[in-house]
Amino acid sequence: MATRPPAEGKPWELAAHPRLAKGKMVGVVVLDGWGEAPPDPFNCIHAAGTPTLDALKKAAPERWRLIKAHGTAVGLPTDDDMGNSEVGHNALGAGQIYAQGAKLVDLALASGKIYEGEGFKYIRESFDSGTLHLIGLLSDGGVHSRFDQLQLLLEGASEHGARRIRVHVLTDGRDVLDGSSVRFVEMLEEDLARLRDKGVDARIASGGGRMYVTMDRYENDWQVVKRGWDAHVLGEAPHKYKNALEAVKKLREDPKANDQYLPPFVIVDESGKPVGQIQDGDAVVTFNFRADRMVMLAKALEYENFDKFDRVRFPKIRYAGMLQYDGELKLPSHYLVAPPEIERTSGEYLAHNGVRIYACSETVKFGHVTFFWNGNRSGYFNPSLEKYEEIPSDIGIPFNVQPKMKALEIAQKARDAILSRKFDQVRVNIANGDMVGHTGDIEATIVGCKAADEAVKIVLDAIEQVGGIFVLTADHGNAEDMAKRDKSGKPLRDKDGKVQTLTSHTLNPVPIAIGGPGLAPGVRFRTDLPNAGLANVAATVMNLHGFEAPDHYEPTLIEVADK
Ligand SMILES: O=C(O)[C@H](O)COP(=O)(O)O
Ligand SMILES: [Mn+2]
Ligand SMILES: [Mn+2]
Repeated sequence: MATRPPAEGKPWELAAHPRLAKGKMVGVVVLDGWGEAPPDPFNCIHAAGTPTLDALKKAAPERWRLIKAHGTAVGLPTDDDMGNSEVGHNALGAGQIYAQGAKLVDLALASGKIYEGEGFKYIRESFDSGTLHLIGLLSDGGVHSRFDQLQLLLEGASEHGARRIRVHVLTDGRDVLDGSSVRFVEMLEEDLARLRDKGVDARIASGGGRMYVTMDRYENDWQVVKRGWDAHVLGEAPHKYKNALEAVKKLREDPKANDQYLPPFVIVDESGKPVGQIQDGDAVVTFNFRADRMVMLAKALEYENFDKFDRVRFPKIRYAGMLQYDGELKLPSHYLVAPPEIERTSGEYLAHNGVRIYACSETVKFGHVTFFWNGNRSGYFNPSLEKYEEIPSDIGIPFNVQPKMKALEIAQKARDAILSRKFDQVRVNIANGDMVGHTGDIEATIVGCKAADEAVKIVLDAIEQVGGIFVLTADHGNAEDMAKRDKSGKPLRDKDGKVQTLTSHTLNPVPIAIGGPGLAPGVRFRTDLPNAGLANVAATVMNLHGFEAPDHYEPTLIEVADK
């Protein structure tokens, strides 16, 4: 993997591009969860019909191509790892490929360095008299967490002195198949039984479905985190069970239940007392490596002053994240593995070069085009040049109920920003392919994809009016394949003959298209970069703003042919 060192000490000034003019308005549209796959009834993008996007491909084949959005191309451990929003937007914005959280945690666990770091030493202080609590997503999706990393951490923590361990499990069904929670809980129970054989008092203490309990993001709905707090910290939940396997199986009996939305539960002993409330003197580790869905819980666990919900009790704990989730906020202040230091992102370069930037999405993706885009940094590089606007997402309903989401509102905001001529770059994320795709509802995903295509049209029409340029791409696949498949590509069926729904992202490449009246004649995609990926987009966008990209960036996708 071409992990490049940060270009410390390099100037911020970008050289002028020899052939491309400055001052064109560049619209950057990221379609979230929008990969390329053959036509098929489970390809919701194809089924939706996307006239705007289809026209781009047809009209200018030299300005349309596919790029990689998964695996080592975006800094993940292997090419079997599907892409995700964090690594995708990091690569799009940074123009460089960094070893990402998943990989850094693998390395720290394999070398044992994780146990020598400040974060582990800090929590270890509690092991003699307190309990070690591990909270996170029970999954091998590799997006937020990985089960094998949890297994290694359990083993390592017990070898390094943890005598009492409680695991608080969030069931997935979003990055992995729905229903797999049962198997993950079974496997975890086997591991915990092995630890008990070795004299460690280790148990699952609480849990719930990730989308309903604990793992909200971008402050969309604090009630989600509150449910988690009540279950994990206070030991309070509407459902109480003697063990987690029973909990997950029973809660899934409701015909409407799924792993993503399981209600919160608490494990209790014979006398009905919770087995693992978080108490003064305990240690807590949130074992997700990915930031967005852990930041809110981290705030609740760490901040003395906190007014998002009534915590009832704020135990004095030693808390560490698997990673530091927000480098600007230094949150959490203790962590087991240092996060990738994503430096010299395109947003920072462009801000130094006077480019005025507008970024917008709805809440559930707002941090993607701001925080992730800017290398996991909150806030502006230069507030006088940048404006970030968030459109509140619908809360409390699954996105298959409102599959159009805020696509049109985002597009209208982008249109207004473009027509205002106050910005040189207008950047948006349109969420439907991904957020509706994760529900596994094919009909709704088709509606969502149609809405995304309509939103793109609004943005392109505005770009047309101001003589601008567009760059349209995606961060990873999702909606283009909603079926779990065998190696030959045939959909897999369950025991009742029903095709197994794929709610997760995919390994597929994503399209990128450029165009618009401001694009100089002769600009086309190079043909010498067949393996290009998302990290090549930043240099491309810089060129379209009239600048050469820095040397340490992945190469631009475009060239200017003499015509
Ligand atoms: O957090 C999520 O919603 C999923 O695990 C991954 O989706 P995203 O990477 O598109 O956010
Ligand atoms: Mn995404
Ligand atoms: Mn997603």
